[in-house]
Amino acid sequence: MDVFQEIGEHPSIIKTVELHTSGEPTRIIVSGFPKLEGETLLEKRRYTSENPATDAVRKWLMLEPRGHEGMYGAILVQDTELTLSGEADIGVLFCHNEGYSTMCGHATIALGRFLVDTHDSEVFPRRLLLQVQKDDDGQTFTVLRLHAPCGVVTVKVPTTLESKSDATKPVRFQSVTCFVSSPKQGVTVEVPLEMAWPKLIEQNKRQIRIDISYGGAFYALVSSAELGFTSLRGSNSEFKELAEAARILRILLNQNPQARRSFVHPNEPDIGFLYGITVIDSSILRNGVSEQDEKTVTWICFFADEQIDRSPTGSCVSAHVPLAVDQTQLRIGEWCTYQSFMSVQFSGNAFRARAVEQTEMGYVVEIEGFAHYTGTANFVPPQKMIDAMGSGFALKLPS
Ligand SMILES: O=C(O)[C@H]1NCC[C@@H]1O
Repeated sequence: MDVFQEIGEHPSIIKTVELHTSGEPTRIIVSGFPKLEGETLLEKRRYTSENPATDAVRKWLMLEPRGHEGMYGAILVQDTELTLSGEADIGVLFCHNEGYSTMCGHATIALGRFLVDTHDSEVFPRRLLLQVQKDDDGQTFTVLRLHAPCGVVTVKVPTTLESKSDATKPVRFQSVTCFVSSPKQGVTVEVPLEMAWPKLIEQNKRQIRIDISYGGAFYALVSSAELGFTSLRGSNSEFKELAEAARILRILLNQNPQARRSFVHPNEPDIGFLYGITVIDSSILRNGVSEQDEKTVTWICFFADEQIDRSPTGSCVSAHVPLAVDQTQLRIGEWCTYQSFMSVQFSGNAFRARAVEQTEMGYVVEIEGFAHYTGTANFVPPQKMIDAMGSGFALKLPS
């Protein structure tokens, strides 16, 4: 078709492959993203976030009309300092509605599938070096070392005899060392009356206890009960109130000196910021009876600029497992199931995770989940002087 051909031959075309992991999209940008200056992956991340010309490309790929309020991206970086030294196979920069994150579990699961499936040497020059292996159960898999901004993430992708990813089996990854960064008693945040949400005022509550933990990015973890909500499954207005509570908490945490100390990364200043606020459902419904269950966790994660993760948030899972082990809710080697407020409504979309080892710095955590293809796309940039909205906009409903 002529229009397909014309768009396909545009000199500034961006080609993407699209997947979802438990409902959360990953737009994998395989070609056409502008060249990123910088020696290291973190320098490239800084360059693109500070450079209006490259950041404009993120905006038009993530926001409307090409994206939406929940869009998530993964920009492939073929050469990084760790691919050149032989410590990684390929690099990636993660992006969202506000900027660039340091780790993303759901996108890692999606990338695992795509990077095994592609044999295009321009997209993945070191693909040829990956080998199909067999584990003790005779299961065939491919191991891939992904250089993410937080470090090297090892991804194990079940692979068919035709060298394709096996969609029927979960992709598993081990992230960088994960650890609890707040003190044992957590961080207490005081909510001033003028910022308190209705549920807090009704309960005459002003102080909220929060844990902060690192899973390649820093997360604040708080229970719904602590915020005044019995569960995450409330009415629409309760849901809006919960999102507002998370927005307010982010402001307060960023102002709180004790919390700020918990967002400091031991080696890398660029990683030291609060990425997400995750509200853990204080109750789960089983056989119609509400009860506590330490081995299944259901939550909602608000990250970046009030973006809501549809998936159970792999990097937050990596952050939560050390907390659960430290608080003796989970033993090393024991699996825990993680559901998001969305994944819990559809079977086969939970993540599973366990701590495999305790190290001097924290824990090695293993996470698994499923990703599925939704399509491919060719995107063209907005036409200068003609298409102002095409540069990207966010539609937010008034509260
Ligand atoms: O799975 C994750 O880790 C993520 N999903 C969107 C927000 C986080 O980066």
